[in-house]
Amino acid sequence: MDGESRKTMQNLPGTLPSLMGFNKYLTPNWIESVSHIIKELSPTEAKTNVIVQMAQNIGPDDAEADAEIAKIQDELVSLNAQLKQITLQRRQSLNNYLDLKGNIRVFCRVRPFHHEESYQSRSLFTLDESNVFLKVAETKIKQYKFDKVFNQSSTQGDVFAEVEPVIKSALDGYNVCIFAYGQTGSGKTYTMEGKPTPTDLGVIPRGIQALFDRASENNRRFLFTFSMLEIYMGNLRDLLVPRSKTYGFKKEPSLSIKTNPDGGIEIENLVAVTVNSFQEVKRLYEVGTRLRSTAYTMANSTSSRSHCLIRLSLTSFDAPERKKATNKLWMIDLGGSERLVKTKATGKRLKEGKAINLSLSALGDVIDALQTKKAHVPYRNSKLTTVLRDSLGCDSKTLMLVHIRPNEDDLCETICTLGFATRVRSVRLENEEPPEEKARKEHLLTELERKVSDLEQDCEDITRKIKRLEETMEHLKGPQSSVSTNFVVSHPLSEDLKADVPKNTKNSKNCREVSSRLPSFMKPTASSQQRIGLTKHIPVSNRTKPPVPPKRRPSSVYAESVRLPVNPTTWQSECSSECSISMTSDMSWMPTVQDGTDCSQQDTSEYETKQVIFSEHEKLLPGQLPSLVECQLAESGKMQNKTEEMGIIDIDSWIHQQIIENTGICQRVLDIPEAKDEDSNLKLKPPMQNVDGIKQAKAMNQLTSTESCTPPSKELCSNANMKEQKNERLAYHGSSRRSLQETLDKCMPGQPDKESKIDPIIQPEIRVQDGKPTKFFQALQTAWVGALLGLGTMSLGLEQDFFQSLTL
Ligand SMILES: Nc1ncnc2c1ncn2[C@@H]1O[C@H](COP(=O)(O)OP(=O)(O)OP(=O)(O)O)[C@@H](O)[C@H]1O
Repeated sequence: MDGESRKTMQNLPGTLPSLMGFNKYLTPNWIESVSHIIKELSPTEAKTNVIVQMAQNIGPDDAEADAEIAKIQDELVSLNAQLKQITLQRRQSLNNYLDLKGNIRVFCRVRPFHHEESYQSRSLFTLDESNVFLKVAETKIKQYKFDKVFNQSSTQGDVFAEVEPVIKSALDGYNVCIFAYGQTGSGKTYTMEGKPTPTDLGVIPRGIQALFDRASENNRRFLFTFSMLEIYMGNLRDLLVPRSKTYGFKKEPSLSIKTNPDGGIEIENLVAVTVNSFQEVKRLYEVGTRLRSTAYTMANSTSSRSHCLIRLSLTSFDAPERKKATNKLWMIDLGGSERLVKTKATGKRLKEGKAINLSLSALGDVIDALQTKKAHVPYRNSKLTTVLRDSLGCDSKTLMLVHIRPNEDDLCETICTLGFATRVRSVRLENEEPPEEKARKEHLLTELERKVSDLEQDCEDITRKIKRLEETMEHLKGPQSSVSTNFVVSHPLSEDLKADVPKNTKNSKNCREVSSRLPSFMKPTASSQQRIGLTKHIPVSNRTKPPVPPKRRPSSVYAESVRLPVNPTTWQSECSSECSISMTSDMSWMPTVQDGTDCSQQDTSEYETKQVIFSEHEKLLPGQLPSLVECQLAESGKMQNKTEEMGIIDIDSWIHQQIIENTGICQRVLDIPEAKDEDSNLKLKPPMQNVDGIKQAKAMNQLTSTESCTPPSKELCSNANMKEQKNERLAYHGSSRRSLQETLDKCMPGQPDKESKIDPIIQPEIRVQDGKPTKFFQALQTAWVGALLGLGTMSLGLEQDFFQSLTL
């Protein structure tokens, strides 16, 4: 048998369960023959035996199938317990590793010379793995010690390799802060954000990608929410709240910092959008970045005039091994530290520079106090440190990426930057360890690193086993459960095929997929949901997608509809350098012509830290978490409660809100010929031939007229009117999102179109909508029959009725 044929035959085990949907058409002879082939092909594989048994048991004998399911369930329980145990060990080892390395670590990165600099400048540094030697005078060289030094030729990958363990610990429930510190133009944004080319991607995209990848491998259900804010002139400003024309410069909901009884920090009114994939985060990030306050300065043409904070919150109620049920990963691009004398700043630029320097100095004080274990840590001295209070110190992990420019001209700035770095890692510098101690530590670190890696491998193996058993169980239950089974027959996603999927296509694995892999016995059934009152509490990440409108519009219409909210002209027109927004002393919104900062503000005038009393059910400490199965049963409700109480918006609502914000966009979204609508003043008319389009257009008109001036805030989410109309909106924008995703993916070099490649649920839908399911199915059936006929004839000498039954 040639390789190709053998491969087809080897895929039979994977294909057989899919055929269960057709069991009423199968004859006993057919089943026996196929079972025989499978046994012949891979007699050793346990999974194959299960499938063979399944095949042989097709028919009325459900009792055996039930017994098989019960067996798999037992095995799953045991594997889950094993996974939990190993995950705990891995977390402990990783934590020991990070503790040993230091919970506050400082790295240094030296930017390469720019083209225009390289001719006139000479470098004053010599560097090694963990030292910067700076020539401060002809005869004087000063040494600065770091946990790691990245030289001019270090790549983004090199930097991320060192950052990754810290990001991993966010999945273990630890709060994490990653800062980029340095003089203006020293490469902070480059390190954090990078450039769009795959090799130039910075810590933020790589980190988020890694989190989603690992979360999906983890077999745990996570709720991720994304927020983006900046601290400009000492005030907090939500970067996910658009400033649209219809918004009319109204005062946005003010952000205030609150402390919960457990010492956790909450930012009231901050938009938190649930995200399920890297692509979703990317889109939000792009929107937020456009609203950031930047301006031309002598030192950098697009200098950041604020601190930009990205927060990814992770919640998981079914992972008791995590440190906390909810934790945060902060990734912060700090404003450029600069001596105002050097920048020759005046007026507003001077004030901005002062504000940045003040908060940087407060940050230095806090880290210094933590390092030196001072009794009092001055968190309240700046907004930056107040916001990060629960993520700096204690068990949190902090990484400071200090950046320096290579030129001689910047010597003074460089000395200041290195001075800051020295201060934040002062303790360990003072208590220099003896060489033996150092060697012992190095050895321990290597050991721990190896242990973590082994345990990670074990986790992956067990997770894979769990996945396989879950699939088998799904298949055993399959025929009763899903309509799509009929189409899955054409997608035998064998292990071979899965292995061929490149690693980066894991992007599209998301929370939904993770949850769908959970054994269904762990999920509440519809009736049990009703019984325990969970019907209204399906977690955001688990909500059933609204149905795609039955008749799809041309893709260009959809693509445009969702590209518009992030259209540079739309956004930049609100924040352009000619007309920026400033806040008067009473903090009301007033459009005024400013001196070139792309910014606006949204904040309370003075920050205040409030004590919030949380209801009892919210105070879920890790130790008090119920058992795994109980957790999973109750999780839906908790997630929903959490999302509601935290004012979390799901991404569909958020995107919808961005479109609704601008009436003009709505008109273009629908791409509908103009005509007077009876029900509203807006001119929208759906195409006559599309009844669904008419309904949608009406719904959109109503929405537009009622909501066009409403911000996407917490209040908005709880608005009863909104809730009533939500299904209609989501039905419309659910499909828009998909098209946007496709459009964005096409624009993204190196980002494969994952949804269309690996989402077997969507593919059948598309086929049905194309009106060609029968044709498609017939083609596949012919191919399948042909292949088997050929193979059977070649080598297996099968009975005639085997072939007859295949032609059914
Ligand atoms: N390691 C690097 N390799 C290549 N180019 C770099 C590197 N670091 C910085 N750059 C380039 O230097 C320029 C300035 O960098 P960047 O904007 O990241 O500085 P910054 O510190 O964020 O400045 P600011 O504080 O004013 O926002 C950019 O054009 C960036 O692409």
